[in-house]
Amino acid sequence: MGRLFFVGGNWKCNGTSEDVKKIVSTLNGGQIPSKDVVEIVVSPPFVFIPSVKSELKPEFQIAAQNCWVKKGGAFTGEISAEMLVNLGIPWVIIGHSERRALMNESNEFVGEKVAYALSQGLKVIACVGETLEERDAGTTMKVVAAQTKAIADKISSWDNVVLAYEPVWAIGTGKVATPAQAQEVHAELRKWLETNTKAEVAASTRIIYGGSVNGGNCKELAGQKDLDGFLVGGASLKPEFIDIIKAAEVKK
Ligand SMILES: O=C(CO)COP(=O)(O)O
Repeated sequence: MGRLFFVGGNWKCNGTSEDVKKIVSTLNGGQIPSKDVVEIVVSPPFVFIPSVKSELKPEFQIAAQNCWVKKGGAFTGEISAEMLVNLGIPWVIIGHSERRALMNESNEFVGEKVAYALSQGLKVIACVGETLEERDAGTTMKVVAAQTKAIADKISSWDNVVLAYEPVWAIGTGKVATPAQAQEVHAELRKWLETNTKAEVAASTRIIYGGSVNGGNCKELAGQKDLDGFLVGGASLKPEFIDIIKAAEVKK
């Protein structure tokens, strides 16, 4: 089965309720390809999720930006996977590099989180990616393989996982990976899945790219063989997010 193009918009810790209204109205007014061409997910900050969910067209699914590593309880400030399920939120982003770096989330912790979220019935956008120093040292594949292995070690099925390759040096910097750089890592990740999981997992798992994707560079990136979509930060807050969604048509 072909891999349905996937576009996620990660709003990060941005916006007021007024901003959110504007974004929702832009998205609702955009001409987007049909559901058999692209799967679209937007990820607002937790506090805005209920209003965005009720106001956005059903073509846009919702993802949380994080959730707690196990069952909820006495964990002040955390949001549990069960709560997301309770609110009918289908997706969660786990292991974003900002959380790995700023909240010290280790590979193992990320793997545990992915496994727990899946066990509760959530679908997961699992993020991996190397820093500039790691790339310069020639260790890109070693780093992303270790991050992917920590997830693979804890889960029994990749059916509900989208793997997001987000090189840290490309996030929020305007320095997008070249299509060839992205394709190289995506192909290596697919090979890693083939060797370490199953051929069917490698063939069916969507590997999406994130890091300074915008309306101008999305089409060429989307044309890469092993690139199955995007996780967009800054540009997902702007009207050009619609153009990025339309890049899915390149695969038709
Ligand atoms: O981190 C990202 C998406 O999760 C990418 O962010 P930018 O698109 O702003 O570089």
